[in-house]
Amino acid sequence: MPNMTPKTNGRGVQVEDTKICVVMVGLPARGKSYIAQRGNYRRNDAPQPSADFFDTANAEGERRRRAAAEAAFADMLGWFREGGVIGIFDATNSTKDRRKWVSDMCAREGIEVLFVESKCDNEELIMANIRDVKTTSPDYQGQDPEAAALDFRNRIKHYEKVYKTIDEDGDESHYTYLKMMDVGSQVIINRIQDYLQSRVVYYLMNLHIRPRSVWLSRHGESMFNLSGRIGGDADLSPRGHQYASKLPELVRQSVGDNRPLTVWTSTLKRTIATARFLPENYNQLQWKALDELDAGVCDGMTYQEIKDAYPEDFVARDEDKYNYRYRGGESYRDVVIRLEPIIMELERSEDILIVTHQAILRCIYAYFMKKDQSLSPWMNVPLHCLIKLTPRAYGTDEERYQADIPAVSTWRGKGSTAKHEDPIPEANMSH
Ligand SMILES: O=P(O)(O)OC[C@H]1O[C@@](CO)(OP(=O)(O)O)[C@@H](O)[C@@H]1O
Repeated sequence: MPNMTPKTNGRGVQVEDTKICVVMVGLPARGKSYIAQRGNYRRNDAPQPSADFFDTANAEGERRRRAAAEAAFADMLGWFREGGVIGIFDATNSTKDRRKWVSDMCAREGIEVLFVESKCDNEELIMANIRDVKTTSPDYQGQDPEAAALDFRNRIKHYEKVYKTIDEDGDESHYTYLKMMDVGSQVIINRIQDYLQSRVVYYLMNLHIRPRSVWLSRHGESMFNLSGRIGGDADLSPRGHQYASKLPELVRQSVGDNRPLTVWTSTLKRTIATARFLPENYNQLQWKALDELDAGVCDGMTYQEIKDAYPEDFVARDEDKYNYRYRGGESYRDVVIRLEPIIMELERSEDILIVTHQAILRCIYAYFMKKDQSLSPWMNVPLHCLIKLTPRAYGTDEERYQADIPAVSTWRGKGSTAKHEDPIPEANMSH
């Protein structure tokens, strides 16, 4: 008889029911938005507010900030009710009152609160953050960078008047929190109580805000790509080999000469062969976790063969491609879970080039571009194209470098079995 006892976190709450609101705390220019990369409710309401808006003595500013916080919060509650598990509330939340308000509101809804405070008194780091990040913020779009930096310094002064760090010994000592000093040089964690909270803390401790980019490429066209077969461990096609020879030049164009990269491939021949001409001073690492989605019994088949042999599976996969698990294989959801160590390592690392597979790149791309993972299985990630992603505080910048070497399209539309089709236009594919 299977064990039907629900899993609990030791406090009688089913683990599956755990919902966490991550509440950012800290003065502006401490990297909070970089960490959270979420929440622009206040920005919707006051698209380009001046420093006055943040003046705590300005009653109208305070009213609008409060209204924006409430709107953001209400929206987040709606999202939790629809099944969301982790929400991020990105604001300064710099007073005890505001934190108590969030804490009480969440308690009422059965949502756990994890405060994440980013403390930084290092003037150099603060100024670097203002220059690098804030002048590219939507608040300052189209404004003179010097004026923007000045306005921002004034904005911080308003917050400094009321800012209170989380009180470790007094009436906030019961909160669950993570306090980061000077961008992670010291970290205090308090009352981390369950599995999900510990995963979030682990993730946050891996984040850094040093500038870096991640380059993504599929392997060169493979013999299986040519014949429309999925999975397998095929060699590169002649055009795939051409791409491998061209990749060092594409990378040099994008990265420059003096910036060594670390290269990650899967353990499959087609990715290793694609990376083989990259400079010798690039460290190369093979990850099993980067291997292509396991198609189980369908490995090595064409889509037409799958449709003939497993018609119901073929339809079921198109109906819910994210959750459909191949017989004896994997679903996209499984892939996202197995990519967790890759994502953690990516967050800890600086410049990395990843040469991997269509399904894997869809998941990694969706992670960085904040796309809905459940839609990622339908994205078009073309062959013979290098993608550069640069995470910033307000989103991720993307550049693409085409190798100009023809390749088949492996993108397949819903219901179709065709192996080469025109992909849907870029604008529609990635959300
Ligand atoms: O999830 P779908 O859209 O079927 O795409 C995944 C497929 O992409 C392919 C190509 O069709 O990746 P890859 O080029 O790495 O071989 C298949 O091996 C893999 O099964």
